[in-house]
Amino acid sequence: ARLSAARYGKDNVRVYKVHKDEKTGQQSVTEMTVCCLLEGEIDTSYTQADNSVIVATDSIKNTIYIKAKEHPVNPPELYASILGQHFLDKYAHISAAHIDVTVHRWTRMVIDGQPHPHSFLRDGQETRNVEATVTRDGITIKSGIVGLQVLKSTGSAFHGFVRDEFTTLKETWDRILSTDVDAGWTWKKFANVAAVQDGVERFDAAWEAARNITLKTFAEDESASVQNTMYKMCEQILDAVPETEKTNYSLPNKHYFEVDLSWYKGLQNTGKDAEVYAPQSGPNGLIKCEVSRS
Ligand SMILES: O=c1[nH]c(=O)c2nn[nH]c2[nH]1
Repeated sequence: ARLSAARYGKDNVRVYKVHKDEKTGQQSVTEMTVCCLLEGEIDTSYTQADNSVIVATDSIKNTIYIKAKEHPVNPPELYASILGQHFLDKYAHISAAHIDVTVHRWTRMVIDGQPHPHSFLRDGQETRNVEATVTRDGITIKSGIVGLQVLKSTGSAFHGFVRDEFTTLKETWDRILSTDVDAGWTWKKFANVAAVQDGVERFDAAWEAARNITLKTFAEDESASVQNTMYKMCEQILDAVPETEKTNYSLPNKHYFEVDLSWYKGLQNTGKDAEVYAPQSGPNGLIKCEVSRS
């Protein structure tokens, strides 16, 4: 037997950082969960019980906090790049750092029409995600949105699909569409941290654009299928964010089934009379795509 792949580190490292603006007294908060995994000349720790090559996962966890204190945690793409680069700079035998950052929502409260200086609410389980791989050859970054739950009560159809002896699904020109958005956009490779830092505002702008494109397209598209609607989202993100090289979506189709109540006094609740539905926990459709520049 031979070790064909290995990476290790600390997962589920929860980090909170507050920024206090001395002038305005306004405070801002960031909460994220970090996973940091290292690759390199670490094989002997697996094969020979040689712990001399191991940067302890506890030390990795400590480093995550130290770098969050010493450097900005926003945008998460920059923090992930700085954190990953640290391990290559400090440990010659480490060749790659894989940094995943999941940023949770703390949206500033608006009280009596005024943004509150230091109070926030968790308006959804949606997260902003970054997957960065830092190597001595450069930094690859994939940004994303995960867990953005959306539903439309009409404006979705699904018909013209294969009909054969396996098919029971009825065609529909008017259905509920609901999904949990998992969207990603991969940046062209950055040469180093300086290249990430240069024009760093691109990352927040891209997240804003991707989120707005997703919501607008979901709402306004007369959807012929999940497949076609998500492709339209991808096209627009590539157009809006020129420094990206590809985008990807993974969308569960969370079904809402009509409930036939006609057995009860002839109560009509199907087709155009459908109002009461049974939301399904599963099974669910799962539609994935990756769209690249032509
Ligand atoms: O949008 C959809 N795409 C599909 O592939 C599918 N299959 N069943 N329902 C579906 N809806």
